[in-house]
Amino acid sequence: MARTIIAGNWKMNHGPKETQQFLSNLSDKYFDKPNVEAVVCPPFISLPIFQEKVPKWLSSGAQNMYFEESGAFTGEISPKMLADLGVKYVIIGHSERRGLFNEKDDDVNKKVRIALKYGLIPIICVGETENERDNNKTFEVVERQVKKAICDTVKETLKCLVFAYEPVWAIGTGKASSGKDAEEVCEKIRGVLSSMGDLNQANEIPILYGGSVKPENLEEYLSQPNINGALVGGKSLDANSFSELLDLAGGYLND
Ligand SMILES: O=C(CO)COP(=O)(O)O
Repeated sequence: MARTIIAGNWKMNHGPKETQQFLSNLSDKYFDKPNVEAVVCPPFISLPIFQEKVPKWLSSGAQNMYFEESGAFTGEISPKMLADLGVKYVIIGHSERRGLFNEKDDDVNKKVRIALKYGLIPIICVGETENERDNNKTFEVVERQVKKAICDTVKETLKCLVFAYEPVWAIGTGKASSGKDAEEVCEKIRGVLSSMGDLNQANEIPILYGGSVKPENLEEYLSQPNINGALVGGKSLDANSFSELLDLAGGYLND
């Protein structure tokens, strides 16, 4: 059974000062639920202060990185730099990177492979646009994205991956997917993973749902057999709502 993860993606929010504020607000809310892993992915510039002040129970992630180790790539951050800083996770292929920065499946694949080389755990984002959903292309799109993201990775590394199913139309819109619809797609993702590795390995891979997750709808996702947590944007920015999500996940799993 895959572990449960509640991960916050801050996107382009919270510089170093706000990051410090977030962590000091959070420190009064000690969260100790061994069954839920809590992760926050701040912007690059806030990662050093985050690493310095983060409580032991919270893990860090980056929101992106480049697929080369070093060199003349002005403005980019390498996997080695993230690993040196002690960052644990890296979000790869978020739909905002794909849509706004023209990131292709092939770039996603290169990033996944080099992240694994440096011991970073990729959180690979997949998901269809509204137009693709309306044209019944959801499964086809998601299957392609999953397969391309991990092609040429060794079978043994499958267990080091995390996936996030984030339907593009549900991100930041308040129009969350229903638990049932998200489950169907996550089940499909697990099926694809199982066909590329084996069922046992596929069952160990956390598959998160992302898109307008909030305390009021979290349980709808956690109660699905193939959804192992959430990748949260807006509601991860505030220490209160983020802790509320963690408490709900911890409480739900303990019941
Ligand atoms: O894109 C997301 C997380 O990566 C989801 O964002 P929201 O939770 O703000 O919809």
